[in-house]
Amino acid sequence: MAATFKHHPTGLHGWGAPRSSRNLPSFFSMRFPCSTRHHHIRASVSHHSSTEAESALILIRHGESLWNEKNLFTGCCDVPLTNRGVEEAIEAGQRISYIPIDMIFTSALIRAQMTAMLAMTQHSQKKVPIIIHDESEQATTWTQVYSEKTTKQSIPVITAWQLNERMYGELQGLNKQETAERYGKEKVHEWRRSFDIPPPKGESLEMCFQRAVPYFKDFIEPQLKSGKHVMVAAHGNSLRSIIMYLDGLTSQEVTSLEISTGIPLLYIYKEGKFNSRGSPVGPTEAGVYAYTQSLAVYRQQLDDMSSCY
Ligand SMILES: O=C(O)[C@@H](CO)OP(=O)(O)O
Repeated sequence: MAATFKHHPTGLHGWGAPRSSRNLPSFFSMRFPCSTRHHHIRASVSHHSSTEAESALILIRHGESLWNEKNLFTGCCDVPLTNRGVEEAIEAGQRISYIPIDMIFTSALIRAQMTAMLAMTQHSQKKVPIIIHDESEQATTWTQVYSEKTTKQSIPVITAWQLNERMYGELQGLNKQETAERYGKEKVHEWRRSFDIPPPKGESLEMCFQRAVPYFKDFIEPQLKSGKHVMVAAHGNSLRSIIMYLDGLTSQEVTSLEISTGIPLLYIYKEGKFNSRGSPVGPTEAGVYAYTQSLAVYRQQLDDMSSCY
């Protein structure tokens, strides 16, 4: 099947405003058109009415950080990846390289942002992820892109503190093993995995849920609903909260949910429901594209287009 590429006349197709305008990220006011090259793919994958939209949601916990390596409670401390974490992020990128991505949401923390950026270096779309700074009007003006062509080859990256790791209070920076020896294994396990018991002066999972899930519902879900494919790079506990919501887990069930570093998890959003598809194994895994007909079409079109590069 021959691929054809047409320029979208409005240059604005595909970047709708979120349902809620609260804390509107500045990129929504930017003129960020969809890709010319991938317009036909997007059209066939996601050009549905909002009720029919079928979109991919990739969740990824950051790769190993320097404090994961040292077994320290990290929470909101902004610690970068280790070499192994960098490798995990690159490998994760290979695993999702053929899953379409139109937008990226990350936490405000460098380990999640590094993971998203490194993963995108492997992506078959070859678009450039660009962080959209939302801190001031000047930041919006000074980061304006004036080339429509460049904009089309970009993926907006929205950073949000609501997706940060839970704030671990007085445990931040303490060694997990030593803390268990000091306070007892059970107590520390309760702080780490119970739903509603906060660590000293920190956030419980429930408190983390109360910021991460409303953000997901207000800003991420509307994008999926409009047919966009989204990657979310975040943390063990912010993702546990979001998965609790997506999978409808009870506060008891979530206590045994563990999320590995650097392992992407795929969900298909369709008709208001999230269907978990596990973790894509690799770029050659045909099964990923059997998940939905539109992803299979997307893969076929990518293959057809490869001769155009
Ligand atoms: O230290 C942390 O911030 C988190 C994630 O690494 O730890 P835990 O798995 O104990 O919630």
